[in-house]
Amino acid sequence: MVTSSAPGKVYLFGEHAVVYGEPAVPCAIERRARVTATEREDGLRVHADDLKLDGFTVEYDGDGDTRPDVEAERPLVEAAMGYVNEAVSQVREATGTPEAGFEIQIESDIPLGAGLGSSAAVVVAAIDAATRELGVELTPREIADRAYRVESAVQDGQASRADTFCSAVGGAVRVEGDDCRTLDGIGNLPFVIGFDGGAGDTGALVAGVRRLREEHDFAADTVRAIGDVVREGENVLGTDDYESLGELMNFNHGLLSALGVSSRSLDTMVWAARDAGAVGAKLTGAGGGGCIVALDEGDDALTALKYTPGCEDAFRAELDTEGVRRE
Ligand SMILES: Nc1ncnc2c1ncn2[C@@H]1O[C@H](COP(=O)(O)OP(=O)(O)O)[C@@H](O)[C@H]1O
Ligand SMILES: C[C@@](O)(CCOP(=O)(O)O)CC(=O)O
Repeated sequence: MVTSSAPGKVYLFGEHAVVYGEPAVPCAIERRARVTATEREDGLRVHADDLKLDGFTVEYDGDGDTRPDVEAERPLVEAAMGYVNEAVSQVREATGTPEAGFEIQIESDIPLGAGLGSSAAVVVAAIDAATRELGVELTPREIADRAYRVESAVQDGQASRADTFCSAVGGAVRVEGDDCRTLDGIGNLPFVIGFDGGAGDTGALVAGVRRLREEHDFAADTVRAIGDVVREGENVLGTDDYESLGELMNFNHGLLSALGVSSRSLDTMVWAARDAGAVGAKLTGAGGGGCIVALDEGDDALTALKYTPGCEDAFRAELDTEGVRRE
């Protein structure tokens, strides 16, 4: 039995545009998914107690035909099964054991579909735990690569390497197409997160941006402008010029909003944080609902978010310099 964990992340800059080859800067945060893998005779059994709406345990065989008998939103269960099934396929390929079976237990501190990279963290931790269980140790980069293939398969080819690379290696990273790097010397950024209790449908939101981009030149320009914001942001990162960083985050949020991926509750939290003195605030991840990330060295944005109607949870998030690890 092996337990591994991997962090979630916030996007300082660049979500959505990264899907079209622009650079992005995600940062790992100290909220983790933990996956325990135990080898078994055959098939796959998955327990994901925290994947609950009404609370359930998913148990199914790995052939993808057997649906778990649970009371929960079907797409959520099917997506969860898809991620774990594909992760196990990658493990079988990486270890040369096409018949390997596993008992997989998932626990996660990362809200689902809220822009904090829950699926990437689960997939990265699952690949690490299950390969180690079979006596094979992959490097974080190898895990990132296999986790990316999982996300691509489940999300119909619509995924960037950003979430999975960030979760596997930790810290602040820069991703542009297949070029994935760690950014050194960033220090701790004063992240505050606001969560509206909801989730966005990543696939649908990505498809919406794709359609806009194909239909309108100004939408394609907006995607490119996000890339420009990221490039400018990179020059400021690593300095303590939070004002400029915050201004660029605000700009990034406006561009994402123009692409239709914000929501009333995300905008409300963004403004609550700014009004309270955050130097910048933006949605993080796919959008539609879920989380915003603000930059504030003091406590005012955090306090304001806690009292903002529609904000279900607000917390500080430390940059997590560690990626995937064995527990
Ligand atoms: N603890 C978990 N157990 C099982 N599956 C999970 C868990 N956390 C996340 N997932 C899967 O990941 C999906 C959310 O991933 P995604 O849509 O990429 O959103 P995000 O990356 O914003 O969290 C969930 O719907 C579920 O299928
Ligand atoms: C919208 C996108 O850029 C980020 C999605 O982030 P998340 O899964 O919502 O944490 C998609 C991607 O990069 O694969």
